[in-house]
Amino acid sequence: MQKSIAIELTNVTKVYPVASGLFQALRQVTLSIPTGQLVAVTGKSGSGKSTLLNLITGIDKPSEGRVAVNGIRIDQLSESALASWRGRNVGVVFQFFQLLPTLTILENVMLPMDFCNTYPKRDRKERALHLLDQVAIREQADKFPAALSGGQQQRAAIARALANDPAILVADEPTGNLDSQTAHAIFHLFTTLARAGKTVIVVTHEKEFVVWFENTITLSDGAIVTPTSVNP
Ligand SMILES: Nc1ncnc2c1ncn2[C@@H]1O[C@H](COP(=O)(O)OP(=O)(O)OP(=O)(O)O)[C@@H](O)[C@H]1O
Repeated sequence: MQKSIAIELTNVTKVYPVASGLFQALRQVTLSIPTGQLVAVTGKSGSGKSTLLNLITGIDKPSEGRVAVNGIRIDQLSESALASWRGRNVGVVFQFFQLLPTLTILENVMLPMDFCNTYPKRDRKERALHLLDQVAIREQADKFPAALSGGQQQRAAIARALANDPAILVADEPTGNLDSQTAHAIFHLFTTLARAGKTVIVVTHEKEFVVWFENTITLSDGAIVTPTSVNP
C-alpha cells in the first residue's frame, strides 16, 4: 500500500539578507518524505541543514516555494497559528538537550502538555511517566537534569518532544555530545518511533548510523545532491 506523504517541500528557496546583499541558504529544494520514515539529513557545515529543519518545523518561513506538513501549507499560516500548530505537530530534539535545569525530569516532560493544553490536567503526570517508561528512564523522573548522564538527558528530551504526540520528530545532531554506545541506543529509539508511525528526521554527521536510515538527504551549498523522494 502506498504510504501517505508527511512532508513535502516544493521549489523552496531561503534567502537571508547579509551585508553584501542576499545569501541563498537553500536553493530550489524539492523533496517528499513518506509518513513513518526515518530520514537522515547530512552535509558539510553551512550546507543548509538547520535551515531546512527550521522550515519543516515552521520555526522559519521560506522566501519562495511551498512547505506542506501532513497536507497543511505551513508557509501560509500566520505566526500565531504556526506557533500553535508547532506545539502539537512537531517535537524537536537538540544536541545539548535543552532541558530546563530548575524543573525535574517529570516536570520537563509535562511542560509541553501544560503549554498546549493537549491533555486534561489530571492525565498529564501519568502520560509523562508513560513516556519516560518508553525511553527507559522512568526511575529518573524526580531528579533534576544535572543529575542525569548525557544519554539519560537526551532520552528525557525525546520524551519531552513526544509529550503532545506529534506526528513529526526532528532532531538536530542529537548524538553529537554522546559516546558511541549511547548514540547507538538513541538511534535505536528513533528506529522504534519510526516503526510506530512517527516521521523522524535527524541531522547527523555520524556515518556509522547512516545505514539505519531509510533515506538520506544530502545538502551541498543549499541544494540537494541526493534523490529527492524515496520509495515508500
Ligand atoms: N540568519 C541568518 N542570516 C544570514 N545567514 C544565515 C542565517 N542563518 C543561516 N545563515 C547561513 O546559511 C547557511 C546555512 O546555514 P545552516 O545553519 O542551515 O547550515 P548547517 O548545514 O546547519 O551548518 P552546521 O552543520 O554548521 O550547523 C550558512 O552559510 C549560514 O551562515
